[in-house]
Amino acid sequence: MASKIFVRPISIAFNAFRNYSSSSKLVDVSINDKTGIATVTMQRPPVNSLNYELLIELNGAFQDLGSKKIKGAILTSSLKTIFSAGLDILEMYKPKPERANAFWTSLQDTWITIFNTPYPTVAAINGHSPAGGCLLSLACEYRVMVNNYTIGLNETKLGIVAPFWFVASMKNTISNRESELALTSGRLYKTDEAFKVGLVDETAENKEDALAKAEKFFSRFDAVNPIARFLTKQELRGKIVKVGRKTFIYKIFRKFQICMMTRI
Ligand SMILES: CCCCCCCCCCC/C=C/C(=O)SCCNC(=O)CCNC(=O)[C@H](O)C(C)(C)COP(=O)(O)OP(=O)(O)OC[C@H]1O[C@@H](n2cnc3c(N)ncnc32)[C@H](O)[C@@H]1OP(=O)(O)O
Repeated sequence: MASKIFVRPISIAFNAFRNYSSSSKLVDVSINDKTGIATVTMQRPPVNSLNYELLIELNGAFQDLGSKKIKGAILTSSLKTIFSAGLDILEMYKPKPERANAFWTSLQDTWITIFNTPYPTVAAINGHSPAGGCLLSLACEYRVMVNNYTIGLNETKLGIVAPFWFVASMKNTISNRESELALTSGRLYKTDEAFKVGLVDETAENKEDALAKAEKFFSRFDAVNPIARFLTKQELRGKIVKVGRKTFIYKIFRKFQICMMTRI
């Protein structure tokens, strides 16, 4: 793992990004050749629910960007009122064990990839963002959210338990106290409420405004060494990833989830 971590920021310095654009069915990736900013757009109507295929494409998109010389990446949605509705409920309904295992692995891998990118990331949250949608935005370094939508980890309201790396992601963003209040009650915050507790960093009038504010965030790093920046990010986030990725508890938890899912 360590070699991967140290090789990436060096390799990106030798790769050009000019005129890059790629669009698969579920995720569109474009890089602005003037600004060097990549935009990763989820496009799985009606609600960008996270199924295995979308997660695989998302993970691939963010991984590929690691080999390009980009200034930063924005995660957003092509849908008018939804960022992401979270995990696809159908993935959790009577799945085959192999599919369930692949699904949970893809979810965790995608979270780790986005949480760990060598380049800066912003979620431009242009619609509702419950549960797994909120998790994706928490994996980014900065969140700009359009007014009058909702965001949060509402799992308890659905009668399910957020995995501890969902909780850790929330605690990495807002206080332990606020996380406890939010998670135990399954609270969905409106944009302005989310801003007040620091769950989102900025609010926006509309998607264009959100994208503009997201782009501005990257200029904070204009005078910062990208390798020093990435190693500092790892210093801050590494322990959370280690807990999420490696522990015995995680493996047990996943077995428990799959077991629960296959029995419903
Ligand atoms: C199952 C138990 C297993 C136990 C094992 C442990 C599990 C651990 C769980 C780990 C953590 C879970 C994380 C999650 O992300 S769970 C998913 C949580 N998501 C939600 O609560 C969001 C639900 N959706 C909504 O609130 C609204 O749909 C939304 C605000 C997003 C949009 O509202 P809108 O009014 O615009 O649209 P509709 O509600 O009419 O929806 C349109 C169609 O989309 C379908 N839909 C919505 N959400 C989902 C989803 N998450 N997965 C799949 N499909 C979804 C909805 O049914 C509509 O479909 P139809 O048009 O066909 O009716």
